[in-house]
Amino acid sequence: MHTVVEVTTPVENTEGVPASDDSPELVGSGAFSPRALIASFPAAMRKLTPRAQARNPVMMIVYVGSIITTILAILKPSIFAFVTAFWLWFTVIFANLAESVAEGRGKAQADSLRKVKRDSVARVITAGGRIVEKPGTELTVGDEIVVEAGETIAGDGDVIDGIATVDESAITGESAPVIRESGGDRSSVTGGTTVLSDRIVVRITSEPGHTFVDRMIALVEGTSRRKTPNEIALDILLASLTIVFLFAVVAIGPMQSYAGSAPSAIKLIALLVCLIPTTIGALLSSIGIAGMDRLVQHNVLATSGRAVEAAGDIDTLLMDKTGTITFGNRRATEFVAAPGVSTGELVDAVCRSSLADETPEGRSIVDLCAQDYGVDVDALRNDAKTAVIVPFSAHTRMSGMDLSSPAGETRIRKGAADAMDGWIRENGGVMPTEVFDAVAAISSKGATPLVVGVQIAAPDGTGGRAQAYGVIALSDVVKPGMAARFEQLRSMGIKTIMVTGDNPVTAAAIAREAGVDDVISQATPEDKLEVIRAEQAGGRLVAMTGDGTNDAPALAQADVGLAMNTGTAAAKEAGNMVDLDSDPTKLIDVVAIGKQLLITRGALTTFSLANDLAKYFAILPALFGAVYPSLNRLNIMHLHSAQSAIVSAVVFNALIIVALIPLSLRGVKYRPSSASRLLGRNLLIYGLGGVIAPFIGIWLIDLVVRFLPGMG
Ligand SMILES: Nc1ncnc2c1ncn2[C@@H]1O[C@H](COP(=O)(O)OP(=O)(O)OP(=O)(O)O)[C@@H](O)[C@H]1O
Ligand SMILES: [K+]
Ligand SMILES: [Mg+2]
Repeated sequence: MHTVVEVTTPVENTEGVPASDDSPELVGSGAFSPRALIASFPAAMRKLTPRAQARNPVMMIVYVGSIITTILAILKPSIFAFVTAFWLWFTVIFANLAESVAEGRGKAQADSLRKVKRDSVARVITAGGRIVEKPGTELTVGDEIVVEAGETIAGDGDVIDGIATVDESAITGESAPVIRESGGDRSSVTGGTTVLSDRIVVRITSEPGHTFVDRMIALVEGTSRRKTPNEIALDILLASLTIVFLFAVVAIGPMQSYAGSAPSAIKLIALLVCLIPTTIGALLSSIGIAGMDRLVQHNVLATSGRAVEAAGDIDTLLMDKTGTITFGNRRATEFVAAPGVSTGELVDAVCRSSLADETPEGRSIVDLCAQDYGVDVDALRNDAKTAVIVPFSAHTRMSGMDLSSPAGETRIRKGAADAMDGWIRENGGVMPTEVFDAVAAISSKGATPLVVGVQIAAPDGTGGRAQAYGVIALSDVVKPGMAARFEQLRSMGIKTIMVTGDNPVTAAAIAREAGVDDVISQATPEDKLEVIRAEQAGGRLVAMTGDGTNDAPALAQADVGLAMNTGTAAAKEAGNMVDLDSDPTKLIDVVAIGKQLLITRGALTTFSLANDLAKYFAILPALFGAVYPSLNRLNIMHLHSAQSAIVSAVVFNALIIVALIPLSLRGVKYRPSSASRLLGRNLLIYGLGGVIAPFIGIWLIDLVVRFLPGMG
């Protein structure tokens, strides 16, 4: 048993380096500016249609109230009637404004993405092998296009031939070029990116109009936004409260006329608008849009708002190893021969086992054979012309080929040690302990061992005994900064599990270096899926990050499926988020943004309800003091008159929406802390604040409003 040699060092790779907080260019205007309010005004006015308003039950009531009040004001004009109608309309417009401002923040970004989509011409390979030109907008799924250095890739797809460096800055904002190659988990390319070197053949995976960039544009513009289940639940709650208040206010009319004073429809409408939860009703959708937008600013594209909310409550994070925790740039670095096998025999078998292996690992093995052992690859290829190729599969975790010769069939395989152990046993052989030792030695360094086995036909034509020839070491590098970031996840109460197809020793070595909590090794795609199902069955919310086609089922099953942008098209399709920086620990930011979204919504709901209740007590004495004198004792603000109290309350109710737009967009500050502590703190700030604010606000507004004519 001896080490043949150690060669190539792992190639430097710029992908997957954890992004710093001050993220790339693709960031929209993050901060809120008062100018945005004015700029969004026309869009807010366009939302004044019954159809647009019907999406929001609470604001629909205000909309109808505004119309009725306006008609009443025209029929029986008074300053009070007109001022009230005017401010009711402002309430509706301010609510629209909140949504428009949130939507407007993606506009600039959508415009820059549209530039990425500029016309391009693709060179399509026809069935006959000729090359014809076709506009990029007419590419369909399955088209195979050739792209060479300097050209823009005309559509999304998987590289099926070649390797190239690609400038993805148009999409990711990251200027360092990335490597895209056929066969492995780094095969997907995005339309609009540019090939910098070499030539690749790309098989198109998306229909025109449904490309990655199209989806990004729809996302940042909010056109594809649908209400999340949580939002719908809150909508129903708010609508129910609205109905309760509606009945309460309608009942006031007869009560008041019983007490001998005629009810005024305008006053009742104004009272109703003040009581129903207009603040949260107005801000609900902008909170959701802002959450998605914040993710985009972190270079994460979420296709579902539901996933963003789920991220706020994640308990478990599953990650695959290669390409997620490590750079995924696995290269052959070492061959170790089994006892009794010469270097020449080993290298020959190793090279043959990988001739038809189109994975990056397979190609790196052939490269090492050619460069360091002078193997004549072309001659071997010629030899293998009639061979039956056994492609790598994540299920068997083996690859190889069957060569036939007059003497019989020779089968060559390489793969994970346990899989190869099984194959050798099945075929009458035994794996020597020295090979197991070599596997253990390679694994303990965190490298991936592949055992090579050969079965040469016996003279009698039967299969012959399979024999282990040796071990290949595939080296990979853990992305920097993982351990500290996983520690942070731990402090957020999230358990990290690495699930890998690799062997337990390699898995444990990488897990130790990366600092994950738990490891599951030798996992098939189904196993990954099962782990997630089991966690979910235990009532936990699960996030999965991965990059491979074999991760796709798990990415689809997870509550949050964060695909690496470096990964395959299948992985990116299956997940509900894509991280353009291919950094699995980005989940920390995703969780924080999800939590912030939930907290902001909770805080503003608390504020809104407290506010409405306080408004009720603030204006009640002024309204009914004349009818029920005992109420006057509650009249602590000494509002000028019933009219001025009503107008002041309506004005306050409208202005508070505008005042809270920045908070709804920026979000309530989130610091890692226990859920109950957060809840307590927010109840105090937003509950108490919601009670006090109307008293001060209405009192101040009344000081001005009382000077209007007709305020009694
Ligand atoms: N080209 C190949 N030929 C033969 N065996 C391979 C090849 N590539 C990988 N293997 C073996 O199959 C195992 C599973 O590989 P796969 O890429 O499916 O892992 P995975 O589940 O994606 O895990 P991870 O990405 O976390 O390493 C590898 O650990 C390796 O032992
Ligand atoms: K209200
Ligand atoms: Mg993988």
